[in-house]
Amino acid sequence: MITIGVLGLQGAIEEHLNQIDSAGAQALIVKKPSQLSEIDGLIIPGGESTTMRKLMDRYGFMGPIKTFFDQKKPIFGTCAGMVLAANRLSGDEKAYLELMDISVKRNGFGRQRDSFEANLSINGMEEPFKAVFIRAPYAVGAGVDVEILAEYDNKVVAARQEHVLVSAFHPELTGDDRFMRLFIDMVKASLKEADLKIG
Ligand SMILES: NC(=O)CC[C@H](N)C(=O)O
Repeated sequence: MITIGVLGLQGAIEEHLNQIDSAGAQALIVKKPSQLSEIDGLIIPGGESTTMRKLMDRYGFMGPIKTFFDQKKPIFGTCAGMVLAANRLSGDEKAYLELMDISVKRNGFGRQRDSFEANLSINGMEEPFKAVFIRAPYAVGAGVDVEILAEYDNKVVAARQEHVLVSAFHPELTGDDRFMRLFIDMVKASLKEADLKIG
């Protein structure tokens, strides 16, 4: 069985664990960098990206997550996780992990739309996806290698680049686990690829 880790420093951890479980994979809360060797894919959850990056620095996650990425192991950033995965942030803020060629605006939907739901059509999914946005970011620009999976109000709110997936919304907060299944499929594909290389 494949194991999906959820970075367990801050934010919406529990809901992801439940969804991993219901989608048929094994879930692990990752609190120490050494645990990255026990997982096949990593979820960086929603929460507060400034707090999360401080905690990631404190526990020494930056280098090990970059290594995980370099090993082509899939990473899924949701909401604050999308902010942390971006190559660029708009404004003066410095980008953090730089895993995807997107520019992200934090809290992009502003105060009036602090939190809302929207039925999104997602590239590759037949039925619309009910997306829960909570002080969500969006991507203001994406490089040519980025596949845009969903837009809302002409803003990019879900995207994929090779083995990295991001969503501005919280896919773990509804019973709809199609994003989790998409991520699990990415993990399965990466394991197959790694096997081919060894074999
Ligand atoms: N729900 C969320 O993850 C909110 C993200 C938060 N606004 C941030 O930029 O850190």
